[in-house]
Amino acid sequence: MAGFDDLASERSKAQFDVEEMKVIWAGSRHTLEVSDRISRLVANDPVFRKDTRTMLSRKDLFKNTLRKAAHAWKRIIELRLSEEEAAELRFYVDEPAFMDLHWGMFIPTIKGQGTEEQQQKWLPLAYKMKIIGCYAQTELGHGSNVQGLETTATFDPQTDEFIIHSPTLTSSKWWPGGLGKVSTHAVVYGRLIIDSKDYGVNGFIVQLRSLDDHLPLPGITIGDIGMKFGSGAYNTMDNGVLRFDHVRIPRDQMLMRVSQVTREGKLVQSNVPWQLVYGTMVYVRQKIVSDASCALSRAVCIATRYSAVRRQFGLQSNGIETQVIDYKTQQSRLFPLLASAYAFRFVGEWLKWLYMDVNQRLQASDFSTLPEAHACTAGLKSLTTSATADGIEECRKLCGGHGYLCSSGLPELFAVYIPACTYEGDNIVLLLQVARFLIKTVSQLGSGKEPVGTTVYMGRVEQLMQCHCAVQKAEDWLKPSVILEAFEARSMRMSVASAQNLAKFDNQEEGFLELSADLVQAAVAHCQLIVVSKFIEKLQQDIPGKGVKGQLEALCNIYALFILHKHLGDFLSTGCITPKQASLANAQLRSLYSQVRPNAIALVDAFNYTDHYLSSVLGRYDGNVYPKLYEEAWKDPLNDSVVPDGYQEYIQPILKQQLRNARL
Ligand SMILES: CCCCCCCCCCCCCCCCCCCCCCCCCC(=O)SCCNC(=O)CCNC(=O)[C@H](O)C(C)(C)COP(=O)(O)OP(=O)(O)OC[C@H]1O[C@@H](n2cnc3c(N)ncnc32)[C@H](O)[C@@H]1OP(=O)(O)O
Ligand SMILES: Cc1cc2nc3c(=O)[nH]c(=O)nc-3n(C[C@H](O)[C@H](O)[C@H](O)COP(=O)(O)OP(=O)(O)OC[C@H]3O[C@@H](n4cnc5c(N)ncnc54)[C@H](O)[C@@H]3O)c2cc1C
Repeated sequence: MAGFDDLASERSKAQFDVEEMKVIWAGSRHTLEVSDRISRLVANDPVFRKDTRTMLSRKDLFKNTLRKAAHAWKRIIELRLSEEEAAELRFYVDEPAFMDLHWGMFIPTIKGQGTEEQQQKWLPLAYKMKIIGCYAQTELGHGSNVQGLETTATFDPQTDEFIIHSPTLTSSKWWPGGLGKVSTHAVVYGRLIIDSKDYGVNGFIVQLRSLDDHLPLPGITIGDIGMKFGSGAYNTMDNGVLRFDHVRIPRDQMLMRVSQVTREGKLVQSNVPWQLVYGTMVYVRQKIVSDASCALSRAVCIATRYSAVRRQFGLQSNGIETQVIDYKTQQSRLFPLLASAYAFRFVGEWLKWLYMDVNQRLQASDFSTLPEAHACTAGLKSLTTSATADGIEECRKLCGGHGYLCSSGLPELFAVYIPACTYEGDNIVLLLQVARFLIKTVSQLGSGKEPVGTTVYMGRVEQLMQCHCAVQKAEDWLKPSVILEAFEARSMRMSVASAQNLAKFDNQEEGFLELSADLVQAAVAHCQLIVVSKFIEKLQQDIPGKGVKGQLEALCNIYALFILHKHLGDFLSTGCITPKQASLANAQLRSLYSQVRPNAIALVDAFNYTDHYLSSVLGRYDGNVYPKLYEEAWKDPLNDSVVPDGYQEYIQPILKQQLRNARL
């Protein structure tokens, strides 16, 4: 049978130790063990089946998600799963639900923005899920512009309460996940008003529904905002709308780590920077970067396995056609995505470390690294989610016609993933934040303030503005120092050029708007440099296992040279490389593809995904694609009857009509 033999023979060609690569991908032997165990637990539990998800009506889909969430919670308690294991369980259940916002945003917001007392009061309730919370920031009229939110929280000194109100239609909360049908509580962001004075946006804990009968509390209007893109996909989530009509909450339900309102109605600022009100977004953006590698690797795993099973043209002497993975065009589209999945994995690992470091510093009142953490999380969230969304769609095309079937797993993966380019900050808006950070860094060069962290390279501005790439032959592009210098020089020159152009404007804000398209490109260049440099740093660590390091080096070079090839205009126009060096990079890239080719299946096996998680007939581990595709088609509800419903009303009359006309 084609698929079985093809994948088995591919696996036998691997030139590296797949088991050791699994450890590298997972992050540690311990993480691999947890992930492996939990993925099997989910795969073997019938409640977590998802094969009919794209065919369910919204109501059935949502109820099924509630059932899965309740079952997941029950299993977490029964099996006494740790936080790490519970998070893995959520990952493998593979269904967006209110739990994500409760654990991923509501709880972190109380932790990050609540005082000690507030944490003591609310966190035990939230951890035991005696209350379920969501994150209600975005409104109908404003999402990106958080300072433009219109919901008001007016202090009433008579009763020691805040009055939460939606003064306009556009102030209706709109989008929060988990809000529509489930959450009992929300962190609501609104304008703090004291004595008619507006003190800007702050977070407030508001109870939305009764804990007895789940009905909305007086003054609260609440519902789901409707069907979203694709079948199944993000429709398992109850993204909601919420309006307040003068709803009163006690004063101590304003999150008061950043600023406090006293009983007398005085606003007291603590030593914490006000930007901490945006803190949850930094946390979630970091999570989203880690998740990007999961979504991309999943699509790549499907497309790679199928590309080894699928044969078209090129009949060989043994009577078999060519595996499509052997076409150079297929390789040049697929292997950069494989390399990107690994690159995003490692940059996500690093970002997790950076976030933990910033968090520890914040606990100790050291706020110095917050701006860089904001720039890195914003920029990398934007870069990785855009590339992943495009990558999933490319994987669908790499699978030809069958990729368009829901049973390939790719349409739903695409539909569920693409909002990541918008939520937690629109990707362009986030790149503009990075650009502001870069311009600020460039403007401070020479002022005695040394650039730190990911901008350290900017301290070598003079060298990077003048250096010439040393590449003379294709293999020179394999040297990490050569790649790094080219990426650093490109980013430096683009940031400096933007800063110089900006300086020509009398009004900096006007200049920023006018030059924003260039500024976004400079931000992309900086973020790509971070990804490349973190991959290179990873390779400097001790990497055990036969051939593992060699494969990772090839993937790192593919990622870097593919980006160089894609953004050749930047590298050439800034004079970082010559046209000759560009064509040498391309030649090197081709040879790297040949190096990866025999290892491609093993490199996707290293993700250690179960067939349940992949939920793709094309990506099956055993490669048994055709019989299963055939079997799958018959399961469609349309095939329940041979003659379809509607035949007598709609098909037969047409046929009869034609008959009459023909007789005339
Ligand atoms: C069934 C299964 C069951 C299983 C059960 C299992 C059970 C158990 C399970 C257990 C485990 C489950 C786990 C699940 C986890 C899941 C994860 C979560 C997934 C969530 C999904 C995601 C959902 C999506 C949620 C959302 O979507 S939520 C909404 C997000 N919304 C946005 O993202 C708005 C963007 N807009 C802005 O972020 C700003 O508005 C703007 C543009 C910056 C302008 O900001 P503005 O202040 O106007 O102006 P600037 O001047 O630019 O900034 C002013 C100054 O502040 C600075 N600064 C701006 N920012 C920041 C910032 N952050 N931080 C620091 N500084 C900042 C800036 O540098 C400047 O500094 P300076 O230069 O002054 O020094
Ligand atoms: C699936 C999903 C789940 C969500 N979950 C939540 C949630 O749980 N809680 C919550 O509070 N919110 C949630 N959101 C809302 C989300 O955070 C916002 O939609 C997001 O921040 C983008 O804001 P916006 O919709 O206002 O886009 P807009 O800002 O209106 O963007 C529209 C266009 O304008 C451009 N644009 C905007 N500003 C600028 C600028 N300054 N310069 C250049 N271009 C600009 C953008 O690039 C974009 O092309 C969710 C959204 C989605 C899609």
